[in-house]
Amino acid sequence: MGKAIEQILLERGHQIAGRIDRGDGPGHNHAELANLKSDDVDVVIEFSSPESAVENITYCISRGWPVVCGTTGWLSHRTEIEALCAEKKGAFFYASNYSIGVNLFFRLNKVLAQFMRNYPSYHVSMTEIHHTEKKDAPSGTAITLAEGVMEHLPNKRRWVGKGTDTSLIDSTDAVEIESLREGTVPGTHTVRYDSDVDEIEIRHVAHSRQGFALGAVVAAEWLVGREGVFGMDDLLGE
Ligand SMILES: NC(=O)C1=CN([C@@H]2O[C@H](COP(=O)(O)OP(=O)(O)OC[C@H]3O[C@@H](n4cnc5c(N)ncnc54)[C@H](OP(=O)(O)O)[C@@H]3O)[C@@H](O)[C@H]2O)C=CC1
Ligand SMILES: O=C(O)C1=N[C@H](C(=O)O)C[C@H](O)C1
Repeated sequence: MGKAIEQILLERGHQIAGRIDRGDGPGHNHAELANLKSDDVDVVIEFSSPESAVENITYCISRGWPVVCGTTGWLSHRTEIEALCAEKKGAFFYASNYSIGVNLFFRLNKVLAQFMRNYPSYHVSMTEIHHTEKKDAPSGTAITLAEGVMEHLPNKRRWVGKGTDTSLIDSTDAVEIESLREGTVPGTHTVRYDSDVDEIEIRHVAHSRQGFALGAVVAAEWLVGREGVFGMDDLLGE
């Protein structure tokens, strides 16, 4: 994602003040940022790993830099990041998926869930397919889709990963998410409603990572000069 984002930033006439990667050990990557003056940076785009995102976001918000974060798999710390953002009067933007198409798909998913509310004979489940390098499962996008379903189907109260705990998966209050890892797949998400006699499916297929990268850059352009915690609904309009 870093490479795809860098290409789009340059195409849109932005300058890159600095870039970091894993580095040689804990703290090393931030040493590189420490050389930058606070005013050198308008906004930081953070796509790293579930283990490193919280540390990176904390560092940047503490320095007064607005952060656009796309890293998935760290959201158990979301409340503390939002509290830090409020304390520092900073700006933080998070989306599990920055592509416009997926954000339309999120809305379609909610509309479909609203329809299905009155048809309990249909069983909802999801499948996400990604490249074999992906570290987290289920994908952040699949979790957002499950949250959209739970918002509208009152008997669904949690999501579970397929294969993690059979006793949970069999329970009727869970949205089951199957995670498959295949080749270089950029991201395919399917929401399925099965009955004994038929099934209804909606699916989003990313053809490349360009849509994610462009959305993150547009979010970064939008975030500069703002204060607060934001997401794609703020950017795209409700
Ligand atoms: N929200 C969205 O739209 C999207 C989100 N994602 C998410 O973004 C994240 C990154 O994905 P992807 O680019 O494919 O992952 P990669 O593993 O290809 O790249 C991760 C990058 O982060 C660097 N990194 C790892 N640890 C740290 C650290 N401690 N500090 C700074 N940098 C670090 C890696 O450095 P090194 O090369 O040295 O290992 C690498 O450059 C994942 O969580 C993925 O799910 C991905 C696509 C779209
Ligand atoms: O790791 C990826 O590649 C992706 N991660 C995000 C996710 O976890 O949903 C977004 C996209 O699907 C690609």
